[in-house]
Amino acid sequence: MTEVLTLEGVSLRRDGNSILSGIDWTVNADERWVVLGPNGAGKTSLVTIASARMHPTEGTVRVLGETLGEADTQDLRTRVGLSSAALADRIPDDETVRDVVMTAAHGVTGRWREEYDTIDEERADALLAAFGMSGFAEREFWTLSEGERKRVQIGRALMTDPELLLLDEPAAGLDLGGREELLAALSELAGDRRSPAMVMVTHHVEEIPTNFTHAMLLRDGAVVASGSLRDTLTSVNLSEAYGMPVRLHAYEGRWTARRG
Ligand SMILES: Nc1ncnc2c1ncn2[C@@H]1O[C@H](COP(=O)(O)OP(=O)(O)OP(=O)(O)O)[C@@H](O)[C@H]1O
Repeated sequence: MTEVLTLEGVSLRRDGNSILSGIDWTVNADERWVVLGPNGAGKTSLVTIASARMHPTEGTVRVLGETLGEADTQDLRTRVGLSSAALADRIPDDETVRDVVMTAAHGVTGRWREEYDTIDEERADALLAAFGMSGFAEREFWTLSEGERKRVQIGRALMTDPELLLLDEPAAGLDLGGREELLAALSELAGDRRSPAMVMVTHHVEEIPTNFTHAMLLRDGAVVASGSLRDTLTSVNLSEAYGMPVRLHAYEGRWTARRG
């Protein structure tokens, strides 16, 4: 099995506060992980470290075989696809949808003087088509609905054909139809053997796409449970992570949860 991400004894502190502590985690190439936990549990911090955009205070992080602190992170970042609210906030309002996807090739969020080939345009258009956004290539990004933006952001994250895809709350803010459409696209992506390893942060078990294989539950910056989805996503573990009794139900490869 090929390890794409390894964290050993990773801790993160900011302003004297412990944000992550003692995280050990391995993600292999054929795995699709969901990371769950309450607000402030450290999910975004974990994904930011995994994307080589932040270094831990302690511990070792290996991303795609490169050790953070030793490798050229600029090069590494193009090999890791990231979709996050923080990244979306940096996209200029008047950027066209095609350019939002295509500029990922140079790791920038606004088109300027970089050179792009026809092949870049074709790839961006193919990714837009894969996420049902073909008719939107010339539109300005700011004119899109929240659901349309989310799909463009995932297309952008896939532009460099990454070996690791990190999605931080991809379904946040979507209505029922938008969420279900996005989950269908992510389920298909997760089920395709050619797809990169995937890590998706979410607040809701309802947002776990089918074909996801593993889960990590975080609470207060520490791992409550981690491993195969079947063993990890349980009422007992969710109750511990959220600090209240939680009852989990599975139905046709999807989940729902409520207070137990
Ligand atoms: N740069 C920073 N300086 C100080 N504290 C920080 C910093 N970044 C994050 N934190 C704190 O670390 C904790 C974890 O934040 P993080 O965003 O990783 O959690 P999260 O699980 O993604 O939360 P949410 O579900 O609310 O998005 C929070 O309490 C946050 O306030």
